Amino acid sequence: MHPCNTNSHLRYFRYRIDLVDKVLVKLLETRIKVATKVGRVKITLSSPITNSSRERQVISNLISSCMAVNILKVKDLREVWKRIISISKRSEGHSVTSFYGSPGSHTHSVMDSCFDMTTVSFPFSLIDETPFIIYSSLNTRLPFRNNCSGLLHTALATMNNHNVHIQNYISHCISQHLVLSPSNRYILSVTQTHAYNQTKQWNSRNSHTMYTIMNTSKAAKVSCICNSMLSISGRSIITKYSIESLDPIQDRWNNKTSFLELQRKGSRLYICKKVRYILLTHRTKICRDMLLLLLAVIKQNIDLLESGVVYYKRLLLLLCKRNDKLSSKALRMISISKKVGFYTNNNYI
Ligand SMILES: C=C(O[C@@H]1C=C(C(=O)O)C=C[C@H]1O)C(=O)O
Repeated sequence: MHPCNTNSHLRYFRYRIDLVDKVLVKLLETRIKVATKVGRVKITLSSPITNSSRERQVISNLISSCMAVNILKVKDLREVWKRIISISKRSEGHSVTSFYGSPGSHTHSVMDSCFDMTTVSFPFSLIDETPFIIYSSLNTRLPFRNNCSGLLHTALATMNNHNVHIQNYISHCISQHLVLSPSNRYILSVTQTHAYNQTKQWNSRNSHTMYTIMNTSKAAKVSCICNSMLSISGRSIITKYSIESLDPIQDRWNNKTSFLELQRKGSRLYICKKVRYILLTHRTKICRDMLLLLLAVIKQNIDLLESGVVYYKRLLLLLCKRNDKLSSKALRMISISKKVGFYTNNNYI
């Protein structure tokens, strides 16, 4: 072929590719628009965005049609569509927010109050991703991989009405703590790491001396320093087990803020278990108080399933191992009758 000819061919084919790309972009946009509509339906149905069996079906439909045409390789087709599906999914959830804790919890109301009516919030258990940042930040500090953002919120809510600085701090947190999840599909409410950063910012801007609640152990520390127990979050639980709280909890009747235990499967994280009203730390002083609390909870014969006593036992053993000052023998000797002395004082700030 003559070089001049080759050049004009190249230009011509490139021109055709550009035309095809334009059509592809239009088609992709149409697909994404439809996926967004599917997303809206899913929100009303409270169902998760990802539907793996549908994804498999979409791809196998394509494979059958491509068998007929026989130009595209199955492997390539699969690769391209996986990408397209993941982009479609991202567009399904732009106005979805997520909160820790169960529907009706304080965290839920905070989430709702931050957005207008067009936004729907999901409990975290319904979404299929977990921000790695939370997992990693807690994992390095806590013996278990528990997500305790609900606790943080509840702790703050409990303090609410008592101290104007804390109230301002809460608003500050709430306005700042909305982050996008790694896939950008969800807007998430408060995370521990953000809480920490925001608290630092708040302190430097306002020159208040105030406790930095940066993670569960810190929240526990505040509880202990203030002679109060902030970790029991649900009002129903408090009523049920006659546990003293600092303040009536400012949330809805059915608040059952939970701690979420996460599990890693490949590169994804899943919520594998919900554990209620447990606060973990390995610092001696706090640890002792927490153990007292746990023992008190166990002593009150709380229904096994609900309290996860089996889990508590594992926890106690683990804490014993970590804490040489509290041998398992000493643990058994802790007098349960002393239980509530340290969390009844209201003058905590
Ligand atoms: C659009 C949907 O949502 C997701 C996206 C899909 C897609 O882009 O084809 C398929 C299944 C779901 O994971 C759907 O459920 O149909």
